Amino acid sequence: MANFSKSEKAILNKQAQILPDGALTRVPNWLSETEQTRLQQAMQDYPWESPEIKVFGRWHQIPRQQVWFAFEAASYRYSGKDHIALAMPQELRELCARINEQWGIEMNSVLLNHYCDGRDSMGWHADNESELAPNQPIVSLTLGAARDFILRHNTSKQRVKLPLNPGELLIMWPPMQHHWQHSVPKRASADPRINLTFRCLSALSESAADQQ
Ligand SMILES: O=C(O)CCC(=O)C(=O)O
Ligand SMILES: [Fe+2]
Repeated sequence: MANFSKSEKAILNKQAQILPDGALTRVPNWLSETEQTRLQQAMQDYPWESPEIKVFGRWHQIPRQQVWFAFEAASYRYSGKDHIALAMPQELRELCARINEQWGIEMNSVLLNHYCDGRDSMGWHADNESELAPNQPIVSLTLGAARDFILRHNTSKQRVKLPLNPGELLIMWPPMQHHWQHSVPKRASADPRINLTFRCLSALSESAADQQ
């Protein structure tokens, strides 16, 4: 029997939206309103910070708050800086386990971004750091207010605008991060939004270790 990859299986199951050089799965209302509220309450106690990052050789404070968790102690280098992961709280471990089970994937860390209002944003980037397992997707979950999430193809410059709503799960299957960038642009006004991106760090992944 053919050995299909995770992204090919999702496509075959018609769960994915096919794009040139990539595929997306969107699940509206993946998380119930009760669960969204419970999670947001727990998140109030997280150690949010707005670290400084290096852009074109200069240090700037990022226009949003972040916190990064992993299953085990880990370091992840992005935006010219090493970030040390904190131990993942129980409620996020449960969420991560649910995602892994549902999609047959191996997420083991999560980066949270808190956009307080329309001035908070995220610039164009791809989640393609060398620490991330290349054969695993990036899984995003939105809480709070909806915000536009824009994708742009690296060479054709094709754009896809996804208004991500609260409770919605978005999976970007490989090799999307190699061919597309994404951003969350500033808006004249927006209510607070929290986004979680689940990732697979190779260093913490058993299957990645098996392959070495
Ligand atoms: O807030 C979002 O929807 C995007 C977050 C993101 O791109 C990231 O954490 O890398
Ligand atoms: Fe990203």
